Amino acid sequence: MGYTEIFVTIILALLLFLAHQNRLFPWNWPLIKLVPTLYLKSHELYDKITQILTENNSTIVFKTSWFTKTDILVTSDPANVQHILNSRYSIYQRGSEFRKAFDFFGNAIFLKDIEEWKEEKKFTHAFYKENQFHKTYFKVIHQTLEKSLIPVLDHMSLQSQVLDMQILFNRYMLDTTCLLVTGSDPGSLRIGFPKSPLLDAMDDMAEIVFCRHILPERVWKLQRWLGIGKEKKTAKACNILNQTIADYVYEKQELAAMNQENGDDFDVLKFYLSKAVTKGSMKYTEKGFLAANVMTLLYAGRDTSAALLTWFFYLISRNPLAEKKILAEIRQNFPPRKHFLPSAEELSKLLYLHCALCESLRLFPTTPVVIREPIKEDVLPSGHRVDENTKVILCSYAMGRMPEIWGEDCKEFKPERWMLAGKGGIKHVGSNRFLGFGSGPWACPGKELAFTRMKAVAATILHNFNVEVVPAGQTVCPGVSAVLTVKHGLKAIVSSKWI
Ligand code: HEM
Repeated sequence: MGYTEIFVTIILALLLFLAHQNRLFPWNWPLIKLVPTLYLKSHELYDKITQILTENNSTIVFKTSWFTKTDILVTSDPANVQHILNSRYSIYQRGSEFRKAFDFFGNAIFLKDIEEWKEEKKFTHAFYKENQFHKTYFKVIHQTLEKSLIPVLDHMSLQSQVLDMQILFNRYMLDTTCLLVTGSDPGSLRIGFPKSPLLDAMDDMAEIVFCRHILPERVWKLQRWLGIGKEKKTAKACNILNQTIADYVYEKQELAAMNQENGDDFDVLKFYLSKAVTKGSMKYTEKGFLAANVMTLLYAGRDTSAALLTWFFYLISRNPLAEKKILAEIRQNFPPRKHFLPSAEELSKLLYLHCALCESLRLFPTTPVVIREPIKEDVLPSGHRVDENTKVILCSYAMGRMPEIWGEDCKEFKPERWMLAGKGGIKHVGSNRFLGFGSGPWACPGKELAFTRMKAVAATILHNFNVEVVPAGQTVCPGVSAVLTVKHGLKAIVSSKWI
């Protein structure tokens, strides 16, 4: 913990003590219970919230309006989730605080309120339906496995070096996403893990966003002004991010203007530019608009998948029986060939692996909370009243660990719970009970893409390498970031299966 956090903790403790003595504001036990966790044991934050929700019938209100003008309602109640994200989604928007926390994204579509979002979505989400996009997606997955991931792991295996799996996945996801979105390879996944300013800047901004969500706006704005705490990194990280993305956009615009875009390969920027021309809309060719949507895809496509794969490898290292079943399924469907790259059809046969990824997402949802702000007064199915001064937090993490939804064995890793009995398919679980990919109009459009890529990476690694998670001296727990990453990464030693 840094000096700023110690300072904030002391000030907060003092404030609470004095206020309690003088009865300045209502004594709010759940909040008091949470404060030390927020600052002292941030990795236990989600477990603490889960415990508080369990003790309070799945919904709790933190009365913070005396200080921040906003009360915070946290819920893991499926009826509330259904109500907020589906039945009455038009009054629960992402909201102004959300926009402020993500201000460095500029004009991104995911920050817009519903009407504008609906309009822009027709343009920004159109590429998901393109055949050429899916072909290039698969090509990029293979190319990065063959030219980057496998050589890096072969090298590590020969050296018997300890490897951080999370760093490996972050780099793989960054390079594939960037290739797909901009047509350029940042080359971050290479032997020796070269320094990647783009990667560092993305990580710094993800931490900053998380802190902006949990700290009152006045506090993080003050920190930014004073250049202290996490906010001190903002200016530098923002500059690197904006400059790198602006360069990608500029390069693509230049090529398009000179009519020098070669090859059949798809990339999202090229698609946006050509579609904007056919639509004749200036708005869609603006640098700011393009850059904001490139940044959205870089984040959405990289962090969530890299973090989930890391949790997956951690969970199977602790559940040897599940790992054995995954390996048997891979052996059954892949030819016994070194460095074999699976096709879409071969990947679709890996049902147990698919279930194991769903199960990892249930226990460690990489988007641990979904945040909404009501634009008018409403009453939730749980009976709680909310209004424009309430921030609503849907806690996916707690939902994944509720016995009412998943049974008494909810804390155990059991991929079987996702298997469709007898029919050999995957069980559908309603998004009001499993929020891993969100729900309602803002749900994740990249879900299927994410599964394809994660399965390709996991199966290629498990087919070619033994992965031994280093047991000694390693604490595996959630980090403090907008995405549920593994705080200190996941250290492992890999060895080739084919020597
Ligand atoms: C394990 C992988 C992934 C997980 C767990 C995940 C999860 C989510 C969740 C929970 C949301 C909704 C957030 C909210 O309602 O506020 C979301 C939105 C989004 N996701 Fe994903 N995602 C993943 C991978 C991807 C990939 C690979 C892409 C694209 C290539 C993608 C693109 C997006 C976009 C663009 C949005 C914003 C949608 C909008 O508001 O218009 N995601 N994701």
